[in-house]
Amino acid sequence: MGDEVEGFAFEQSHGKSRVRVARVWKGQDGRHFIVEWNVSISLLSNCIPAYVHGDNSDIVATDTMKNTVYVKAKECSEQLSMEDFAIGLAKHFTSFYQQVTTAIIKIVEKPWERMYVNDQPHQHGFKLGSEKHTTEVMAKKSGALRVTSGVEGLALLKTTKSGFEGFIRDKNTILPETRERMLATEVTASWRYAFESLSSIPTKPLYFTEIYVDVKKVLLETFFGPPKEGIYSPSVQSTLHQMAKAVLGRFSNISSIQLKMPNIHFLPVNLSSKENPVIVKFEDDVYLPTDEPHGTIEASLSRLMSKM
Ligand SMILES: O=c1[nH]c(=O)c2[nH]c(=O)[nH]c2[nH]1
Repeated sequence: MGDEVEGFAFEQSHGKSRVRVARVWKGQDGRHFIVEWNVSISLLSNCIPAYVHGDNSDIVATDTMKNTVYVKAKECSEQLSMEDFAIGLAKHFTSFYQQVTTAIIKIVEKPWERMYVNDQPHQHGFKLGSEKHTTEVMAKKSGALRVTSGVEGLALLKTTKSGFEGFIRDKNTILPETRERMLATEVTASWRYAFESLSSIPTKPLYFTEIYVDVKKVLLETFFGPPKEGIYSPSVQSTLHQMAKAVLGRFSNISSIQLKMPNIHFLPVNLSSKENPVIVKFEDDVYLPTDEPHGTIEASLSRLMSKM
């Protein structure tokens, strides 16, 4: 929030970052469930006296914010989505403290997945998966709300059905045109829900968790295409756009989506020496995997009518 203080423009917020909490629920059949969350809280309120006069009387201590995460986790007697947990926390801070006008809660989930032993789900065993579910909730005292969810670290690769042709060629261009290459990326996605107030949030338990699983499925199916034949990608840009469009096409309650898809290069290996001009000839088989430098391809797609 912007203010004028002693002739200067002044913006401030305070919060607690990287509060780690794990919550276990035990079903009646003896099956356990666990989530592990890394929670960051940011509160907007008029704390200018603290900055200017050393007067802390309007400050919610960040230590109190941290404790509130554990108190709210304890209060959740039923398993819930991290979006609902973030909404509950944000609602607490904006309604409990007269001073707080806006709360922004971010959560990143550690991807514990149920372990399978002999093809059977283990009652209380979990192993760490790869990509992470993320969320950001912004709530105002008025009840106005913005919920974004996402995924990060979703590493994908296909060994064919990718090419890159027809790009600008000039004196600095050496990249050959191709219709046959590896395509590898690590998707970071975030999508915004159309709900704009606390009262419009669906009450179905694990509603947001189910959508997270389904959005990921749509992203993956669009990236890879059908299992046997796949789908040709003329560029990361084109595939990214197809993925974003598929999500907006499938989920009417998502108003926009942002995708970041670095182009992670696998370089063809050709080895030669003066004596032996062909030690290894690249035939779409031996690659040098790299992580830098990488292409940076990012875009967002929004419904035209959505209020941003
Ligand atoms: O899919 C791609 N998009 C690019 O913008 C680009 N640039 C490049 O060198 N290779 C690729 N590949």
